[in-house]
Amino acid sequence: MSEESKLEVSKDKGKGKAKREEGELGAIPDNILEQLLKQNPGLASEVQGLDTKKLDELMKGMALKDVLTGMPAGGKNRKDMASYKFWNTQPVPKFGEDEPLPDGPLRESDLARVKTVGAELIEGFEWDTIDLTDDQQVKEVYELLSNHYVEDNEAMFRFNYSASFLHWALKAPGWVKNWHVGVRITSTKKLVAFISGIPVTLRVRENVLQCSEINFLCIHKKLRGKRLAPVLIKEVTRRCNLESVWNAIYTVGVVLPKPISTCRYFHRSLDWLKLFETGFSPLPASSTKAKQVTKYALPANTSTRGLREMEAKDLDAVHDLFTRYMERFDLVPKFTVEEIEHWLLNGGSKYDERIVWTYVVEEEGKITDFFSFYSLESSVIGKKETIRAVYLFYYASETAFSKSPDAKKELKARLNALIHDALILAKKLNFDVFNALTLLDNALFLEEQKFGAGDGSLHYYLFNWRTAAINGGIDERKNVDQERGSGVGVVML
Ligand SMILES: CCCCCCCCCCCCCC(=O)SCCNC(=O)CCNC(=O)[C@H](O)C(C)(C)COP(=O)(O)OP(=O)(O)OC[C@H]1O[C@@H](n2cnc3c(N)ncnc32)[C@H](O)[C@@H]1OP(=O)(O)O
Repeated sequence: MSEESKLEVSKDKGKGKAKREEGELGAIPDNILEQLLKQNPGLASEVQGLDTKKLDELMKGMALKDVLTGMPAGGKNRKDMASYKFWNTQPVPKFGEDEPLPDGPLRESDLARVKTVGAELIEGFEWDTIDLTDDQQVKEVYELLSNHYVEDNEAMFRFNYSASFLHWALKAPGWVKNWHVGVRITSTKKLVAFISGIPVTLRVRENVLQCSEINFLCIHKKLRGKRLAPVLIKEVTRRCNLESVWNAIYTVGVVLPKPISTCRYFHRSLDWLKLFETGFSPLPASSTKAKQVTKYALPANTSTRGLREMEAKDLDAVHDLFTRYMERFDLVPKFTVEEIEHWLLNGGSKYDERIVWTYVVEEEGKITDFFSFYSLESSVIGKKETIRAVYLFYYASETAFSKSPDAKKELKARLNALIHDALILAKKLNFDVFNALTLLDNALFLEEQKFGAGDGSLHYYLFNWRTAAINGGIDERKNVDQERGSGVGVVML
């Protein structure tokens, strides 16, 4: 995964900062300065005399930093195809192959050719299937991830997926035990690597695919750079193929061959002071702490009439609204009622710790809207503190089906009202920051609701499926693209 919040591992640390010395504006390459000023002409007067640290702060959260640190297809950060030694051998679209071919698989599926045992690991390591009905094994996965999973570029924050979160995320309806793959040290049985899949039915434009959703690929820091990741990926592929699943969806912060879409992370401060004190948010040069706190203040109460928490009795109505709303996007999960229950309700009281909150709007006995968000902490590395983040999950509104000539305006107004209430609810629940990507209809409210652009991009990939690129809700400069919006309707955890 990516991001300053959903922390991006991939960024080339040195790139944006190379050869600049403290206090020396002159040392900043001219082209970079030029781009900075082009994006923010108002900075021209302020930029005089800024030291490097301040400039860095200004750049944080701006598209420019992304230009410097990591780019999707076509960007400087991309390796040439030949150097993707592993990905070159996989059924994924290649860079440079942009001719409009029909949508379809890239490799023939043949169950008879799928190996019945995994490839041998190097001596001293062994495969294991992690049993997530056993709390002890969930704890082992938790410990591996909490120490070795995705960090930000500066190694300040690391995702801290809780054991409750892992129960919820990895035991979705139809989950397959064999798709929870671990590597252990033979002598000590210590878990040192993990990758997971869960089943999901996806619609990619007009095709419906039985896929696995791959996530939580993690290798112990001491075993990095040893080409173990390709071995894990091939093993989970084999295990999916054994269930006659030939396609997968996954999201990664790094550029691999070849993203079908790229979304950008946005962050809305709920407790700005805490975010500042933990180093998550900078103090913009033109602001003060007090101004920042005022900027992000929220009312005490929500204002949408009929808003309440979702209950089991709402399942059919929410499923129906969700299904219709999602028809408007190109890449979407096709959820059953049982899956809606799992994803929107079961992250509630079922676990030690609550993961997901879902609210509906009921007007005259009819569910007209719903929205949900899930909780995912990041640890502040080397400290006891955590950043309590929520991520916008699925939502839908009947307003999307308005026949009025002002339909888009109406949807925009409705979503702004709903998300404003979501922010208030998350604040009441004591969360520090509300994160969202530029997918779904988010482009219609991110800026208005004071979400700021993050450092990270999240690239969406499909395994063994070719389709044309899908809008990720950002333009060429990675700014929110309200006009075109996004075709991405899958929210990955
Ligand atoms: C039909 C079913 C199909 C199922 C499978 C579908 C595909 C699923 C794909 C997986 C979706 C995962 C979704 C998530 O969970 S994204 C989250 C990934 N996890 C982290 O970022 C946690 C911290 N980092 C690590 O644990 C390691 O650095 C990882 C494990 C990421 C790489 O370990 P390491 O650093 O020790 O590298 P290596 O020497 O073993 O291997 C180097 C090769 O691996 C390629 N690489 C590097 N990072 C990734 C990455 N995130 N996805 C895919 N490939 C990646 C790299 O380009 C190179 O290949 P090539 O450039 O030579 O070609």
